[in-house]
Amino acid sequence: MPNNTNMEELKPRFANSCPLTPLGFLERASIVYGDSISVVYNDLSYTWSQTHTRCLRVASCIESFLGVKKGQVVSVVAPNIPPMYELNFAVPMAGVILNNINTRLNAVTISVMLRHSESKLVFVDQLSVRLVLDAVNLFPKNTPTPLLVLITDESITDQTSLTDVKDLERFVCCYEELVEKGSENFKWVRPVNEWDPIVLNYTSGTTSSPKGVVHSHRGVFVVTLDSLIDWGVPKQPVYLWTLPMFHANGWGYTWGTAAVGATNVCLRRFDGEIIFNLIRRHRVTHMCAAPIVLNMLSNSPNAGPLPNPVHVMTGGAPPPAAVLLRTESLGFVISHGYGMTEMLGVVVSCAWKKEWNMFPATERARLKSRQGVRTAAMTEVDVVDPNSGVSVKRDGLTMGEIVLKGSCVMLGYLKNSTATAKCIRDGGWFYTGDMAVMHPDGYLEIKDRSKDVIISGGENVSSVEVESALYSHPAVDEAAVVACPDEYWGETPLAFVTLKKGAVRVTVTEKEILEYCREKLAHFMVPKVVVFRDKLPKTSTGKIQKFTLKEIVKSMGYSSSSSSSSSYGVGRSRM
Ligand SMILES: Nc1ncnc2c1ncn2[C@@H]1O[C@H](COP(=O)(O)OP(=O)(O)OP(=O)(O)O)[C@@H](O)[C@H]1O
Repeated sequence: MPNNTNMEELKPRFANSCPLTPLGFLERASIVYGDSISVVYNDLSYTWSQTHTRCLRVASCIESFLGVKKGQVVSVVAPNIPPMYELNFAVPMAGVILNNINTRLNAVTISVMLRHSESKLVFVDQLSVRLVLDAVNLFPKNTPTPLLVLITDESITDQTSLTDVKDLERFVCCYEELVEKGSENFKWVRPVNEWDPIVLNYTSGTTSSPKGVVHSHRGVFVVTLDSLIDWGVPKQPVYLWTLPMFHANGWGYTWGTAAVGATNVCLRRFDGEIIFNLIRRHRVTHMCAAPIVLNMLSNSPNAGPLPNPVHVMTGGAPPPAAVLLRTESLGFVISHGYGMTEMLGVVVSCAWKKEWNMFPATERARLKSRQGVRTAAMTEVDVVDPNSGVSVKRDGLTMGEIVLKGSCVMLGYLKNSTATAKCIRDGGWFYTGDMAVMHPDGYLEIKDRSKDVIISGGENVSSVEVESALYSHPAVDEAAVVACPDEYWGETPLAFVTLKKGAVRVTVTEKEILEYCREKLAHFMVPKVVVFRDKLPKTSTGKIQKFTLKEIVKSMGYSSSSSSSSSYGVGRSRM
């Protein structure tokens, strides 16, 4: 055997170090699944071959016709409709950075985001025209404004949003004109370096103002494939787009569904009835949904037998065991993942063990409500004392902060090096600002966000645990527990509760709910007060806004001398 190359001389070469990027999934899908349905929306559908061509055409126009330069930012303000799916490929295929913006934000916030990102071009859904024009009108005089492209939607019955000629004159063209005009022979722009940025996503603003998170092609490639493996997504699933694509690119599944040749069932808006109808019509096999959506499904009058098992990945907020139990009893097969905008997708999940199947349903739900262990591609995950950085005991009791290491960690916050340095520490860990315990079996369980831990008489009260008890009460629809300043205890838990429709409120008194909590919780964890509300305030991504509830507590006359003590830890959310 020839023997002229030593081990140490074997180095990376061009052939094995091509920059990783998720964009290549689309080209492959057009070959493997070319004639299969890629996207379906009402009566409209495309094949993977058509989606590939449409994306190339739009990408070709972004530089040539619209003049956006490599590395600049292009925004999209649209719900889960086919152009939104396509733009997740077309924008970065043009060598520019994709910035999806939540359609539920107000004009002031969108205006701040467009200026902060220096976005050069915005694709605007026709129902967001007024919103985006108001946002652009808020730009200071003499500040350059982005070009606007209009996404029209013939399936909308009320077309009045498109009747103001003056508004329409502000748009350079319509999206479909780009599809017509563009070239399908366009050579899409591969990243020169896999660390080149691909997306800019703003956080939900649950704990502070939204921050602009930048991810690389490499990070997105890894989290996308990791998320498919972790969930066990097979080839050619039917994927229902209940999770907004503007929320961290639908946790990476915008690109992931191309890797497995899925059918993407798009929808503009949803409720329980729409979801059940689409599941039955398209025989949906997979969907992602925040716990609040699971709650909506389990309370839906349309809930009924499913035509086939529907696999649901839930995350984004702690799923109460009672909600998991109710949703699984309808036939949904739930997986539970934990992630954040700074990781793009799921990085910790409650990896299910076959042995657990023999446990009773309530025990299975309790186990599943734990966030779990790192996904295969993450390097390390730990729960540490936020001050010393030392791992907490694996006793399921000692609270610490979740820290992470791995390829999915963001490049950093745009124009905010202080915030980046606060969470990506020199020790090489990303500090999440989420407080958890580590169980003896190595599975972690979130107890709170560091800002929401309640410290009552020196004991840490997990608002998540109290909420979980409240969610198991048959009359409770939603629950959120926050700290209430207390002269003697420092803080005590205060519960905000909404009741299920039909539950007669007169018969569910505060006293009854408190008694119920006393049966389920240690004495110091039982809320001292229950406030009934018709609705709880939510962020634009559907998370309960605890800071607003804390303001309400203040306005109820509780003094706040000691409320600052509930900032536990020093991570991401303390900014
Ligand atoms: N499975 C889960 N269980 C409990 N909490 C979760 C889970 N998944 C996500 N979360 C919560 O959501 C957070 C990530 O949310 P996201 O990135 O949308 O923005 P945000 O953190 O809510 O907003 P901001 O950082 O602006 O306050 C996590 O840090 C965690 O607190």
